[in-house]
Amino acid sequence: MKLRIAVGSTNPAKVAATRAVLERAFPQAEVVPVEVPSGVPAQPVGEDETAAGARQRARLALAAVPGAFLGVGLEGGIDREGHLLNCCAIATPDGAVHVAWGVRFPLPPLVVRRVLAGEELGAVMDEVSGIPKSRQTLGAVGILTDGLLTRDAMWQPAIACALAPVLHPELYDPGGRAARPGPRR
Ligand SMILES: O=P(O)(O)OP(=O)(O)OP(=O)(O)OC[C@H]1O[C@@H](n2cnc3c(O)ncnc32)[C@H](O)[C@@H]1O
Ligand SMILES: [Mg+2]
Repeated sequence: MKLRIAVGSTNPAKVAATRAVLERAFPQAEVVPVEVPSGVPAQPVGEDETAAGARQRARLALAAVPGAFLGVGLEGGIDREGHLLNCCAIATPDGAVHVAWGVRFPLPPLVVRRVLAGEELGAVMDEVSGIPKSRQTLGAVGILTDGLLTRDAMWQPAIACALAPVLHPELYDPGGRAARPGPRR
């Protein structure tokens, strides 16, 4: 069986970003999308809620896909100052969860007002842009940058950086498993 990497979303922008990075890092692996509950509101507010959603998606995705050796969780949020937040978590079978953040930039004030009053960012962006299901393609970032940075491309650096401790356990976890004698993992 092919090596498998689970990603806790079926959103095409998130799945494409995960494939672009992790199928490059592990050419022998395939990315398997799976819907899992984030455990946080559909529109997370603040760093803690956004990171909690990413972490839970990563852990549940890993558990849901038999034989997966990585679980990826991607969660978008907004902070109280009206910045878009993007958090990536990568879970490994030994129980570790590694987190890295993606771009954080100001959303337009009229969008912020509506989202902090309870609307979902995706729905507000669809309305202001006239593009249906924009969160699956351009995303807010793609709409606001006129496509200079799309949601798929935006996720890729966060995924690559969350992978660093997996690629370099000898640096991130020098007293851990990698430092013990015996065959390499
Ligand atoms: O199917 P899932 O994985 O849940 O994908 P999603 O598009 O809902 O993405 P998130 O749950 O991670 O994002 C939380 C909320 O923020 C919205 N959101 C986050 N980033 C966005 C972006 O770049 N463009 C549009 N909406 C975005 C999204 O629509 C959700 O309402
Ligand atoms: Mg969502």
